Amino acid sequence: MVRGKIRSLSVRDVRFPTSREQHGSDAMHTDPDYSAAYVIIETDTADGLKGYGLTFTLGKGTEVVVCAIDALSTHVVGRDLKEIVSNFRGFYRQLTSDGQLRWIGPEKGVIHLATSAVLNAVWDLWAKQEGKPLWKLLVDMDPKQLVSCIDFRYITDALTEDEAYEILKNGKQGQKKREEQMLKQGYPAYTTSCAWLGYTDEHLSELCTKALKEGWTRFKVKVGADLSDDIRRCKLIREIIGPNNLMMLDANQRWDVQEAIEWVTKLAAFQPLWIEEPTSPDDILGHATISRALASLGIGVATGEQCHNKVMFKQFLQAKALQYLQIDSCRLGSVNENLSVMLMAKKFEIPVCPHAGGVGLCELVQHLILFDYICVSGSLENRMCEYVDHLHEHFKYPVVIKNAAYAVPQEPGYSTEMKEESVRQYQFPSGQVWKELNSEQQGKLG
Ligand SMILES: C[C@H](O)[C@@H](O)[C@@H](O)[C@H](O)C(=O)O
Ligand SMILES: [Mg+2]
Repeated sequence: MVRGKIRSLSVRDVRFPTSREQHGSDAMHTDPDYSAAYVIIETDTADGLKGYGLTFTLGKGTEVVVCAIDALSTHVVGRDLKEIVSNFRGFYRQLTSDGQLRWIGPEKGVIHLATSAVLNAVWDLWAKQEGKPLWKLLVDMDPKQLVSCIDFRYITDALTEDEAYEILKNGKQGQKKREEQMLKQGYPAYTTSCAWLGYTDEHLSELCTKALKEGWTRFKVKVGADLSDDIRRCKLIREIIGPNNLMMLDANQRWDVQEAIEWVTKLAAFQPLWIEEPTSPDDILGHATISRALASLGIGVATGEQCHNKVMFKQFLQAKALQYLQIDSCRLGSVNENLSVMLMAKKFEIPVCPHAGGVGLCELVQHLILFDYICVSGSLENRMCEYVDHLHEHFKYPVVIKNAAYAVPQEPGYSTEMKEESVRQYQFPSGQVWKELNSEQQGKLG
C-alpha cells in the first residue's frame, strides 16, 4: 500500500565520457557525453524504500537541469505520497503550472526534463511500495484510475477523458493473453549500437556482423552529415544485413524540409523503413510535407525524442506528420504524459516505437511499451522498441535482451536505480573518473 511523507529530494549530476569513443554520435550531436540528472526521494517510513528518477541529458546540459529540479523540489518535499498518487493529475498540474517556473517552459525544455525526472522518481517509489514492476502496476490499474493520472488540458480536441477511458476499457479484452505472451517472448527491439555517425566503416561492419549473429534483424543507421558517406555506409550495411532485415535512418534534425526529401530520395535504394528526425523537431507541417513526399517510396517519418509535450504530439498526429511515434520516457512529463500520448496514438492508429538508448532510457521505456502492447495498442504490427548497448552495467536492475527482444522486467519499481558506486565514480566534476580525465587534460595542456 502506498504510504509515507516525502522527507527529502536530492539530485546528482552523473556523466559518462561516451564522446571519447564517439558512442552516441550523430549528425547534430558530435560529442555526446551521455548523462543523467539523477533524483532520489526518501520518505519518513521505516521500510527504507526510496524513489529513483532520472532524465537523460548530454554533458553540460545536466547542470542546468539539476538547478531546475532543485527549484521544483518545493512542490514535492513534505507531501504525502498517498495524497500525490490519489490525485496524480492534480500533482502533475501543480508541477507544470508553478506560477513562476512555467515562464521558462511551459511544459517544454529544461523545466519539463526536470519535471520528468521528479515524476519518474515518484512512479518508481509508488511501484516499489506496491511490490510491482512499473509496467505491472499500470497493467493492473483500473482504467478509471489510469485516466485520473492524465492531465487532459490542451488535448481534448483530439482525445477526451471518456474516449481515453473507452480505449483502456476495450484494452482489457485479451490483456491476460498478451501479458503471458510478453513474459514468454519479450517485446521486439531494434539496435542502434552498430552505426553511430562517428564510427569507421570497419567498426560498423564488425558490429553489424556481430549483431546479426546475436539474432538482431532491425538496424538503425545515422545519416545526414555527408551524402556520399551515407550512400557508402547504407550500401555496406544493406549488404551485410541482406534484403529482408529492416534498416531505419536517423538524421537528428540536420536538414531543411526540401533538402530532407531530396537526400532521403537518394537513399531510397537501400529501402529504409523510416527516416527519423529529418528536420527541426518543432516543424510539424515540415514533417507532414516530408511524409507526403516520401510515402510513394515506402519510407515513413519517425520522430519524438525531442518532441517536447503532448500538444506537439497531438498536432503531429492531426497533421499526419509522422508514421512512427517515438515516445521518450524522460522528455515527456513521465508516465502521466506518456499515457496520454500512447492513447492518442491508438486513436489515430499510429504505431508507437519508443526512443531509448542514452543512459537509462532503455531501462525506463521498456515498462511503457509493455503497457502499450498489453493494454492500449494490442498489436505488434510495425512496432519495435529501440535498444542501445551502452551503460546498462551502471544500473541495479539493467535491461535484459533475449533474442533481440526486451525480456520483461520483474523487480519492483521503474528500473531507474543506479549503482551507488557508479554514481560516485561518474558524478561531475567530483567523481574519480572526471578527476582523472581532468588531470589528463591538464597534462596535455601543460
Ligand atoms: C545524441 C544521441 O545519441 C542521439 O543520437 C540518439 O538519441 C538517437 O537520436 C537515437 O535515436 O537513439
Ligand atoms: Mg534518434
